[in-house]
Amino acid sequence: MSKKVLLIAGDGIGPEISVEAKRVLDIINQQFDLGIEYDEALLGGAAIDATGVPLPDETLAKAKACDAILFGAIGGPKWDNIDRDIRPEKGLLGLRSGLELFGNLRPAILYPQLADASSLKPEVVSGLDILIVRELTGGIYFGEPRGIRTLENGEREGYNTYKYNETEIRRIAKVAFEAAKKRGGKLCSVDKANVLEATVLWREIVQDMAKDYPEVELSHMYVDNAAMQLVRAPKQFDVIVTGNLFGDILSDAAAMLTGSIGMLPSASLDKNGRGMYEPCHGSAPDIAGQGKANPLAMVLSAAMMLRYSLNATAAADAIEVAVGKVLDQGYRTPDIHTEGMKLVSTSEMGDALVAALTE
Ligand SMILES: NC(=O)c1ccc[n+]([C@@H]2O[C@H](COP(=O)([O-])OP(=O)(O)OC[C@H]3O[C@@H](n4cnc5c(N)ncnc54)[C@H](O)[C@@H]3O)[C@@H](O)[C@H]2O)c1
Ligand SMILES: CC(C)[C@H](C(=O)O)[C@@H](O)C(=O)O
Ligand SMILES: [Mg+2]
Repeated sequence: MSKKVLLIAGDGIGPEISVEAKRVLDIINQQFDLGIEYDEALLGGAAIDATGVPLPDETLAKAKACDAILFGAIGGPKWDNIDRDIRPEKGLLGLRSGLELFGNLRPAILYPQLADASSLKPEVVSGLDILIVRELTGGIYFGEPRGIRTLENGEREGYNTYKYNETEIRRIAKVAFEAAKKRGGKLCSVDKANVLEATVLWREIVQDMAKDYPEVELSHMYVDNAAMQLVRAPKQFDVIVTGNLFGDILSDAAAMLTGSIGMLPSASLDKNGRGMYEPCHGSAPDIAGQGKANPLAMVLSAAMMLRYSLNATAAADAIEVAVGKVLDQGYRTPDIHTEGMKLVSTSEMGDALVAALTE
């Protein structure tokens, strides 16, 4: 039976890493007879340039019609000064929200070959395997009212609203409890319940749900401490569940424990497990077009897509094994390069993956 994957390359390094992810998927598609068919769509800056809006109706319609979406990255300085309602990022947020992709899984796993590339000492990170479960369609990212207004004294004020309702908290907490049950049995809920009412409710609901998961050891931590603990002793964590903004920040910090943001994939799932798969990093304008981007976060996102949305576990395993193999062989893009290793470009990393999958 055929499966339809929507490819959205995006901006900056998005197209460069998408090419390599597609090369890998093409081989896997053949080897495992997956019947994947592709469609393509525009999002972000590329969509603004072509259509005037960051999320064209056609893209949303295609996204709703496919089995899974594989996405690169959007944004860049070219679109930084346009009307804030049509910025590239609005396109991505609109797609996440339009598809109700509330459950964002960001696994921070250290490949043992990259222990030297981690920002932390090898002994602090060896064996690291954390899952950050980030709420993706609510919180301060979407809360209304929001805007920039002029006050009576003529001064302008920017404002946003941080809120979470019970349904939103319960559904993301359920994703996290279920994940913790299948993994190491530990869940840490990260909030700012000492200050923010929205997270007082968050903590109360998560605590209440714990009675349905006696096998999961639940703890709570304030986000400032969590940021510190992540870089002090990250292996104390198994699954972290948190809101949209905190999850955004903590996952970039966690990325550096694995060696680079170029190593962190993600899955964004709806209530039926249908999803969009994308690296956690952005369009990296500082290195775009130079062959320096690490394609592995996107390749690993493709593996997550096979595992979670396309029911192709063996194919996902094969990609992850190939990533391990090219790292064993010493191939390193600049972001993960350490002394004695083979410095390669984005496409040479793709070549190495192709060789690992076919030889
Ligand atoms: N999901 C997304 O599409 C997404 C995510 C984050 C940021 N953005 C957008 O990307 C643009 C740039 O944002 P930023 O600079 O804050 O974050 P960024 O993640 O694009 O880059 C941060 C740093 O990490 C490096 N980096 C990122 N990905 C890399 C990779 N695969 N290989 C090697 N190095 C990599 C970059 O070179 C840069 O030095 C902004 O417009 C932002 O809104 C998009
Ligand atoms: C580009 C931006 C809207 C996005 C976010 O904040 O969610 C990004 O930083 C991410 O982590 O996916
Ligand atoms: Mg981010």
